[in-house]
Order: sequence, then structure tokens, then C-alpha cells
Amino acid sequence: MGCSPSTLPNSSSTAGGAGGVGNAPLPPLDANEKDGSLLFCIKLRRSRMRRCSCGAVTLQNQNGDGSTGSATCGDNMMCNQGLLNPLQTKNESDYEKLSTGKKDSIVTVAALGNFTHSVVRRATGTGSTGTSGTSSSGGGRPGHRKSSLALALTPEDDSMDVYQRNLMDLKYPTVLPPNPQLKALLVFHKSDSICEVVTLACQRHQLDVTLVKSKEEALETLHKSYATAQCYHLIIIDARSTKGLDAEHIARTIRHTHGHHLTTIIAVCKKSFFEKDDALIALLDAGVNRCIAETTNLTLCSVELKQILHSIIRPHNVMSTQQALYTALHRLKEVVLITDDVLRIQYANRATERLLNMRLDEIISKPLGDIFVSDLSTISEQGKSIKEFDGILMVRRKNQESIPMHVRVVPVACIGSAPTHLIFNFDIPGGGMDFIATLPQPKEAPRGSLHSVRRCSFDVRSIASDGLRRTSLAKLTSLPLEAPITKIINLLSQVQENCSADEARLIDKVLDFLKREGLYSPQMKEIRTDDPIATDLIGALLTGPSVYSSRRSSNDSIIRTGNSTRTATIVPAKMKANPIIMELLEESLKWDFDIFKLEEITDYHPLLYLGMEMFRRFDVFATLNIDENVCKAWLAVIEAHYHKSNTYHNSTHAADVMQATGAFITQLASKDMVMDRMDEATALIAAAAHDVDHPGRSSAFLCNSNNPLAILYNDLTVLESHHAAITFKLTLGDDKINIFKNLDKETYKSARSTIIDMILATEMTRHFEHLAKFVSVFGNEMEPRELVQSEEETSILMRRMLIKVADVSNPARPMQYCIEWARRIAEEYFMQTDEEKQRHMPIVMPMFDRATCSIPKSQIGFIEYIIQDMMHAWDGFIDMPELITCMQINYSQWKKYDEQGVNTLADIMAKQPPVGNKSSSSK
Ligand SMILES: Nc1ncnc2c1ncn2[C@@H]1O[C@@H]2COP(=O)(O)O[C@H]2[C@H]1O
Repeated sequence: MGCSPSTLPNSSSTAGGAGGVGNAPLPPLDANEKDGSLLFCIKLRRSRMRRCSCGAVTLQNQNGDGSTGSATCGDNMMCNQGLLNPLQTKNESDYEKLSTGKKDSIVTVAALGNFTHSVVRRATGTGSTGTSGTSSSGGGRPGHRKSSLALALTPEDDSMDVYQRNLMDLKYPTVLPPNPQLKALLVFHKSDSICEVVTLACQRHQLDVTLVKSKEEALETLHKSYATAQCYHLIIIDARSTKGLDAEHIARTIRHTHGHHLTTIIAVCKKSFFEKDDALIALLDAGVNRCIAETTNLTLCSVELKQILHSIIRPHNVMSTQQALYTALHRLKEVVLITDDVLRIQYANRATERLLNMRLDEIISKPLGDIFVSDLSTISEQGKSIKEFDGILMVRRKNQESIPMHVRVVPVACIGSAPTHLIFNFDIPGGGMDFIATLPQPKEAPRGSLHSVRRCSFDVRSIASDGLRRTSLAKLTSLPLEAPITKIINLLSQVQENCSADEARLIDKVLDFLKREGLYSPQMKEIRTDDPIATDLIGALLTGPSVYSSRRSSNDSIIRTGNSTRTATIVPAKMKANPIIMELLEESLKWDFDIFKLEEITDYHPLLYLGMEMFRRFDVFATLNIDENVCKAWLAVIEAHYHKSNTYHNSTHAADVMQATGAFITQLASKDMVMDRMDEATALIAAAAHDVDHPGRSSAFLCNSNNPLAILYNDLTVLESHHAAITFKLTLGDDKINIFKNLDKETYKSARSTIIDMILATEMTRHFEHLAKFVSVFGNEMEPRELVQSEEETSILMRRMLIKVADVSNPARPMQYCIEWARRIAEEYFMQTDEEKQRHMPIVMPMFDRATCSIPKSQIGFIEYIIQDMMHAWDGFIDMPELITCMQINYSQWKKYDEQGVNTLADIMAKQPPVGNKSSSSK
């Protein structure tokens, strides 16, 4: 069997393989799977792990006698042949019967993971495909190619002896790439001689060709083909003239169309085009895989096409099988760990989780040294050269004593260089879970009982140095403390050993939930979107920074400091009694207030002007018993600490949130749901300051870059904690701006607590928790005060929701403002991605790349997953139907843009009237 290390693309889209293989999408990749850079066809013997090379890849080989050598064996022949159609993945249990029950049998990853019906039938020698051959006679599944004329997915594919292959399959079954009837969609404005030659070349290679003449026709055809699971593998676009077709636009639209991440797109260009690298690069950036020169020479065109089939389409097909392999590895009973090139764990399967008593997210990215107590210098000398190893290592389980395990370690090379990665395989007595289930549990731990089991070569120093810690751990674990939840988890784990794969998967999910904190805190609904942009955005907003730690991490240790050069004593800008400003501020409580105009006419001091207007309208001066000038100075200082360079998180956003807060307070009052004066004042202050000193980067970014703020707040609620803290630091640090100085102690304490609570409530990771609590109290038939909650508790829930809705109300603003906010936030996200790339940091939202991001898709996802439910809940409470109306209009507009392929910021902005022109609407 061959090993086929290859690079996994860093995108969940690979998993679907929809565009490339025309099959049902595979499940999305886990974070670690996404980042895994290796793919292995592995077979693991109970007693030995073997591996060999494919093609140019060199891997060391351990022969049966223990010697090492280079493996370029005939097993490689088995790597990529035959068929794997995920649609046919049914009969896993059949296959398990076939592959188990043999002592010292080869436990193939395929045997335990997805395996196809057709392969099973071939392997068992039953069924027509077994004897007629899957690719030569057409006796396989319907619609499959006839091999003598068709493209061979591997050089061996067409000529392989069918019987011999079946025997080989039986012995070394592998996961095989799909090999469907290939379909090509030709998008040519007119059927000229070039189009004819391309068509003939396609036909020469047995491609099923469809010709369309416009972008609309192309999209409709793709849409239909996706709906009927008959995807196109190759799309060839005529890019010779922009008059007929805008190839760049078409390519970009196709890339953003669901199911076409892996579709191969080729552009046919004029010869002269190859002298203009700008134009070529633009096409490639739009998602074209290759540009080819127009030709009327059929042979040339045919050769070009053949190369594309081999170098692009075939690898895409192979890639689509990677998920199957990972699934298989994941379910393997043997413990398998793979490290990356700096010896951090990049892959661990489920058995590893059990062995180490840790969750995958706790394992992935850990340095190897963290899970072994033993000295690892025999495997890696100062992290430089890595060596084969077969012996005993002390493994450190979470919260428990270390245990000795027999471990085999194999170094592998990825791209022909010296070996960089290590594969660890643990020899588990009895072959699997039973042993793991019997590992010493806290109470019954027969300490040291396993120590005599095997020949050992422990590193005495490491054990001694760790002794103290282990002794105290031992004391802890022997305490008669066992939470009921631990018992439940253990019982469920036992049940899992003897149940079907589907049941095991469900139990896995249950276990996952049980192991989480906050079992009774409402959480976000599962994100059910296939759209990677929405997944990226919502995932980044709703999950804490730990989620990113498993992504490729950075060796970047540059610490980004906050904007610490400003002093708190900034003299307030002189507010001019400008009649235009005054006139605009008359509208300041209306939902369609033009905040961008205010930004412009106040020369980027909207917070100062809007803030004073709000303070005046809600008589905050009297409530705080403070001079107007102190409030003015306070607003000026707060505004000065918003970063002008942020496109979104600047003082205009703060003013916008304050304006929404004012509008909500007014509406509440009109509904007789009056907030008291101090509640109004604190809500406005919280709104004004809620993002102060925002660095224009997310909390996850700060955590990933070891920013001092992330260190200070232990990666928890980093930005919001900072906004709240700096608000008070600035305010209390200078008497001239201390708006609280005349409050008595108790009132100040209560005001401070309210402001902090409101600012912290803007953190999105607890979005669903806040929303669910709000709905459970205010969405109830009963009066809130009849519920168990105290009045103070209900009022806290209301204030939190108020600032949350105000904070993300931009998708429910009139369309032209909504679009401008979308532009600003997208630009800020893009700048973060640019910086992450430049500093080689983990990319928090890879889809927010200015070259490829679809703004409409991001907004559709944001509205669907975050905004919609919240706006309905808030409207139900406050009765502001204009929020819902605006949101729905905006949503339809984003959908329209999406359908039209208006994706980039430039595309969208080109469709907008100038900002500030209220009367015009979007095209
Ligand atoms: N229109 C939008 N599209 C995408 N994300 C948004 C939009 N508006 C707000 N957000 C995000 O929602 C977050 C709410 O909290 P922040 O203001 O810290 O950061 C905000 C942005 O990250």
C-alpha cells in the first residue's frame, strides 16, 4: 500500500468535493482536519506500522526485519485506483466483517471508515463490478465512464488486471478517489472556430460537453446541475474579449456559487493576453485555475486539456477522498497521533482522546513534550532531527498519573525533504477501548500496577522532576470526590463501545455537551450553513479564542500595544453652534437619522455632538448633577480614544449606538415602559463608551498575537473588559472629565456596575445566552415580575438587550446606511486578515479576504444567524416595526446582489448613491 502525503487545502470546501467530483458533499472538516497538512493512506498492523512512498514523496520504510529503507513498492499501485463514490457509501458493516476477525490483520483506515459499496463488492468478489471491472466495461455504477476512451485517474487505471486488482483490494483495501463521468461546461459568447476546437478537444477526452452563451445561462445550468447532483467538473470560459463575456466576473460568481469550490475553471485568452500579467492575475484571483491561449489547433488544445485533467482535476478527485481517510483514522481503535514540523500535535484520533482523557481541542497544538513525561531526546534532538522509536514512553493523562505505553514513532517527510512529521502509534493491550476504559480511575487507581508490564527505559530525571507534581495529583485523585457527571460520562463511554456507528456518533455528541461548562446556559444553535463565509463570520463572532488555537499558529511574538500615547487630558473640541449640525440633530431620535452626514459635518466628531444632544434630551446633566462642560469634556476624551483609523470601530459607530439607544429609550417611554433617569443616563454612557480604544482587531486576534490585553484578561472577554476598564480609568483619572464625581457612593457603585454590565453584554460569544434569557422572561405570557426573576434581574436583561440590539442594529437601518456599515466592517475584517497573513498568524476569518470575499453572503449569514431572531424578539418587546421592515428590505437586497454576482466591495459600492443622499435607494 502506498502512502500519499499531500497538502490539505485550508478550507472546509475541500470536504464537500462537490464541484470536483459531482458527488454528495462530505461532512465539513474539523478545525484540526482543516489544518492538517498530511494525508496518509496508512495501514497499521497490530504489531507494526508500515509506510511507503508514492511518486516523488520519499518516506522511510521499516521492513519486516526492522531495518529501514525507502519504500517505492508496488503497493503504490493501489493508491488511487478504482472508484469511490460517497453516494454509495452504505455498507460499512459488511466491510467491517470482512476486515476484522483476522489475527494480526491489517487494520486499514478504510476498513474502519467510509468504504464504498462497490469496493466492498469488488473486495468480496461478488457483484458485477467485481468481475467486469469498474472502469473498463461500463458494468459498474450507472453513468460511469467507459475506460478505454476515458481519462485514467492514475496511470495504472486503464491497464490494471482486474482480477489481480481485486485480489490486491482484498488484501490492501484503500480509499479510492471518485472517478465519475467528467462533465464540461463551455461558456462561449459565440460558437466560433476556437469554441469548436475546445469542444472537440473535450469530446476527444470523453468529456460530456454543454455549451452556454451567457453568464446567466451558465449560472442557471450550474444551479440545476447542483440540484440534481450532476455537477460540472470543468468550466471553460471564453475570456478573449470583455465585450462578449466578463470572464473575471463569471469566474468569481461561480466560485461563490454553492458547491463550486473545487470546480476547475479554465479561461481561454488571446495570445496577447499573456503579455499583460495584470489581466491574467485578475482572472486567476477571480478563481480561474488556469489561463490557456486560444488556438485553432486541435492537437495543441487536446494536449493542454489532457494536462489540465491530470494536473488539476485528478488531484481534486484525490483530495475529495481525504475526508474519508480522516474519518477512518478518527474511528480507528488504535491510538494515532501526528505531529507537525515543530513537533506540536496536529492530528489526534478519537482513541487518543480517550487515552489522554482530553478533548481534541485540548490536544491539538500541544507541544509533544506536554503529553509525554519521558525524555523525548531519543526521538528528537532539540527539535531538529527526528528519529524512529519503538519503546516505552510515559504518557501524561489529564488529571491523572502518568502511565507507561509502548509507542512506535515513525518520522515521515511531506514534500521530499528530510522527515519533519512524526506518526505515533500506541500499542494498546487488547487492541483498543477496553484497555482505555480500564485505565486507572481517580478512586480505584492501582498506582504503579502497569509499571511492570513492559520493558522500560524511563528517563529517571523527568520522572523525578515531575514527581512532586504527580504526588500531589495522586493525593487529589485519591480524594473521595467524583462528580455525578463523571459517572455519567464513564457510563456513556462504556455504552459507546458496543453500539452501532450511528449511535456512537450520537453518544459522542452527548458526551461533548456533557463535558462543556455552562450546561444550563443557552448556547447558539448549531450553525447550519454550507456557506463558508457565514460559517467563518458567525463562528468567529460566537466562539471564544480557543477555537482558533487549533489553526495553524504563528511564531510571531510581536506584541501589539494599544494606543497608549494619548493622554486623558484632551481639551474638548470647541463645539460650534453650526446651524446645519443643529438642524440635523433635530432628527437625532429618528430611526433613519443620517449618522454619516453628522460624521462629515462635524469633521469626524459625531460622538461629541450627538452625545451632547442625547445628554441634553435625557437631562443627564441633572441626573448626574454635573456641569454640561464636564460632560462635553468627557465626550471629547472618550471620542479621542476611539481610533480614527478603524473603518468600523470608530467614534461614528459609538455615536450610532448611542443614537439607537436614545431612540429605544424614547420608544420605551412612549409605551409606558419608562426607565428611571439613572438607567437612561447609564445606558447612554455605556453606549458612548462601549468600544472605546478598540484596536480594529478582534479579541481572537489579540489572543493569537499575545497582546498585553489578552494576557491581562486571560483571553477572556478581552476587548469588552478593556473598553469598560479604560472608560473608568479615563473618567476617574481626571477631575475635569469625571462625570460621576457628584454622585454619592452607593449611586456611583450602582451606576458603575450597570455600565460595566452593559459594556460586557456587547461581547458576542454570549449572544445566544443573553437572547435566550431575554426571550424566556419577556417572551413569556406572564408578566416578568410574576416570574421568578426580581425586578432588578429583569431590568438587567432588558438593558443588556437594549445595548446589544443598538450595537448590531446596522443591518436594520435604512438600506444606504446598512450598506455603508457593511462596507466598513468588511474593510476592517479584511485589514485584520491582511495583517494576519503578513505576520504569519492564524487567520481568524480566512473567508474575509479582500480578493475573494462575498459581502452579500457575509451579510445574509449575519442577518440569518445573529440579527433576525434578536430583532424580532426586540420588536416584540419594544414595538418598533421599522426595525423589521428595514432588516427585511436589506436582506432581500443582499440576496439580490448575491444572485447577481455583485460580491466585492467595489461591485457593491459601484451600485450605491453617494452616502448622505437619503432619498436615493440602492440599484
Ligand atoms: N454588518 C455586519 N456584518 C458583519 N459583522 C458585523 C456587522 N455589524 C457588526 N458586526 C460584528 O458584530 C460585532 C458586535 O460586537 P463588536 O462591535 O465588538 O464587533 C462587531 C462586528 O464584529
